Amino acid sequence: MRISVIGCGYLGAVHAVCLAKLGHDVIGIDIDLRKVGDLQAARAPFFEPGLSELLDEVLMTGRLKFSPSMADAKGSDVHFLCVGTPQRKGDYAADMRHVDSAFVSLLDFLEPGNLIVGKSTVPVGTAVRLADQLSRRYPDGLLAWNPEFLREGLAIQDTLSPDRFVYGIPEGEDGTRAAQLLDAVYATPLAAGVPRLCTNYATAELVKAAANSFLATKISYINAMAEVCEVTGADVTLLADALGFDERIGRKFLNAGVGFGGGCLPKDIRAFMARVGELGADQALTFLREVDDINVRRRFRTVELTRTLVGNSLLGKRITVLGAAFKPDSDDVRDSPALSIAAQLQLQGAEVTVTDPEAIDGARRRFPELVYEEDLTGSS
Ligand SMILES: NC(=O)C1=CN([C@@H]2O[C@H](COP(=O)(O)OP(=O)(O)OC[C@H]3O[C@@H](n4cnc5c(N)ncnc54)[C@H](O)[C@@H]3O)[C@@H](O)[C@H]2O)C=CC1
Ligand SMILES: O=C(O)[C@H]1O[C@H](OP(=O)(O)OP(=O)(O)OC[C@H]2O[C@@H](n3ccc(=O)[nH]c3=O)[C@H](O)[C@@H]2O)[C@H](O)[C@@H](O)[C@@H]1O
Repeated sequence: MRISVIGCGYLGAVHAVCLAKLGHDVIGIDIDLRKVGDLQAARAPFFEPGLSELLDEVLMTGRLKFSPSMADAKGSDVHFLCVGTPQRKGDYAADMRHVDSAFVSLLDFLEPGNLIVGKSTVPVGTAVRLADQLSRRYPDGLLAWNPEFLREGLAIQDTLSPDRFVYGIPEGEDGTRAAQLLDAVYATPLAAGVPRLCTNYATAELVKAAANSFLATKISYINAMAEVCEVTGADVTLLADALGFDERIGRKFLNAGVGFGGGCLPKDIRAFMARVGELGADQALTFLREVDDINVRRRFRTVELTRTLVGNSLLGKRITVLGAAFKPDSDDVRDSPALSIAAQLQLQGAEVTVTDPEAIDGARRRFPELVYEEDLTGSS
């Protein structure tokens, strides 16, 4: 199939490369000229294990191209929207400007029967709104919402072999046609047994918000237990191990620590609260405020513990922070707990050095006031 992928960031670049690996003809489009240049030159614009190699492999087949121009989406049968939905400045809601502007500019290049597929994480109600806009311009235009569940660091494996596909589709004939097109896109993983669920738009959008909220809640739950362990002398790791043997609970996402960060869980739980508040059901999600608060407390607690460990004053203490990214196997420093802790330590007078195998450039752009070392030689 001929496919366009609009937005080639952490999600879209991997999606484009993987769809080409599955045998499709793919054009990746991004307004960021540096990203497009890198991708065209077979350089992954960010660190993701296996991405450079796969990019190189599929570019050689000629099935994958990149462009800064939306006009190059013309001629594709299916268009995936993979642009960012960051937290809006000054409040909790999702900033929908990128989705809206990419969608509007794509409309100029659609052809009859084309399918637009939303992959970005969006507030519930977005797909209905965009479908309405689409139908006013193209009565036979199709729109589906197919949320993405990949984890950075495991993005290729999660894209080629996800736990499930969710298709948010309209009722009737249009829904059937949209599902058929998506089935053709994902024919290989579907044939390998990946389950697929067809839902209405709202359910598909909510599956994504609910999944990330559940994961965030699990992490904050164990971090709350860590607070209790601290005052009781219990061991939170053994507690998590013991809980994890219960199959109803499971051990995954029960690692206590500095809390969750990244470009998704923190902003997604906030956007979920904001959207549900707009819909008048804010009480349903008040627990997510606590999940967020517990998470933010971890960063302060880490600073406090460090201060206690070094004799109750951070002034002039030399501290190395190992890892700037929000998690291993990624260079993503968006809302990184490590960097926020490093910055707080420095503010309280410590001489902080940060090191990371992949994330130093991004970290330096966000926190230029911190000191960075490529390796540990010279630090203590
Ligand atoms: N990063 C991840 O692991 C996952 C992200 N998501 C969701 O996917 C969406 C994208 O996230 P990321 O890839 O992390 O963001 P990102 O910020 O890395 O990438 C977004 C890309 O879209 C491009 N863009 C913005 N406006 C555009 C336009 N009008 N036309 C073409 N390109 C445009 C930007 O230049 C950027 O390269 C978000 O909604 C996120 O919540 C969902 C699952 C996993
Ligand atoms: O919507 C998204 O973008 C993605 O968000 C998360 O993926 P990701 O942010 O890449 O990373 P995770 O592995 O979920 O880790 C998130 C954060 O939680 C932390 N974490 C994770 C697990 C744990 O037990 N404890 C813990 O503190 C990690 O260190 C990291 O800071 C979800 O796991 C993906 O399913 C989802 O697609």
